Amino acid sequence: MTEVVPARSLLEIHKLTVRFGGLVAINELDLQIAEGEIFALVGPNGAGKTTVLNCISGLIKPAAGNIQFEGRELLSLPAHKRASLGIGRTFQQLQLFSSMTVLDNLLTARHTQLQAGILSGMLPFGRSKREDAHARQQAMETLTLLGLESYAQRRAGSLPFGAQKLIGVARALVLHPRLVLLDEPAAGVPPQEVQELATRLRFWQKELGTTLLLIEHNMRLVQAVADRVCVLDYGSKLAEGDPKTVLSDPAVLEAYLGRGASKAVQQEGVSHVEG
Ligand SMILES: Nc1ncnc2c1ncn2[C@@H]1O[C@H](COP(=O)(O)OP(=O)(O)OP(=O)(O)O)[C@@H](O)[C@H]1O
Repeated sequence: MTEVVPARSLLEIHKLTVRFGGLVAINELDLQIAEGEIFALVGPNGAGKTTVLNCISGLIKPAAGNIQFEGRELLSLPAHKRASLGIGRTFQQLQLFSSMTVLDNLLTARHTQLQAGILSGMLPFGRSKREDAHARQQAMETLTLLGLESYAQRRAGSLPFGAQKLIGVARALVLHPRLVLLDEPAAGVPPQEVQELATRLRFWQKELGTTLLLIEHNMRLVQAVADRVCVLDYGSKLAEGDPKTVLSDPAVLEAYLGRGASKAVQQEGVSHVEG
């Protein structure tokens, strides 16, 4: 396995180990993610992908190892502190407020970071009014960059599922985090819209230099956006490198599909795998 180690790491994971009772969900995992790259974490169901994201965002405390963001140790910090350092995320399940407009959904992402206190929020002219105007402008700019501006005043719950997933991504991006963790952004998105999602993510990364770490089962999306991919299996790294090489590695196909199926897929190419 040839491993290309990025020159300047934004995120470094070192010997991360997570146990749930007797189960070792993550086993001494090392990962380095470079500033500005799109990195995909793939692997069969139960391989440990979401657990890695949860360790980074602070929802799970690992048994051992460390995680550094821009050289700063993350594991001693609570989740909200990590968010304020510039780590955003989405979840597998939609977490939108369905009765609110798309624009208001994006504005809720800001609440945790607004500087204004309760009192200044009640004043008609003050910092909070300015902040509100700025937040609206930034939310509209985010929607525009992602090609979603026509949805701004629509009720989130009234949109097709694929569009709602994109709004979820927009919500994670609106504060311009340095690192965004995307948990299966293509899940439930109609196949014909996956390429559009890939184009939008690439465009965003190119315009703003955001580093993206995504978990994904949809290999079309992975192949279209990822600079590098890491395959997890039973909590350990099975392969890492450029998507084309890694996703045609017989050991990777076998982990997903079993020995017989992997031969057939090798001949035809793999596009979507459910573990
Ligand atoms: N809170 C928990 N308590 C106990 N076991 C857990 C918990 N969270 C995850 N696990 C177990 O840890 C392992 C890794 O789970 P994880 O959700 O990280 O896998 P995954 O690769 O994200 O899977 P999927 O692709 O299905 O989302 C699985 O065996 C899972 O059952």
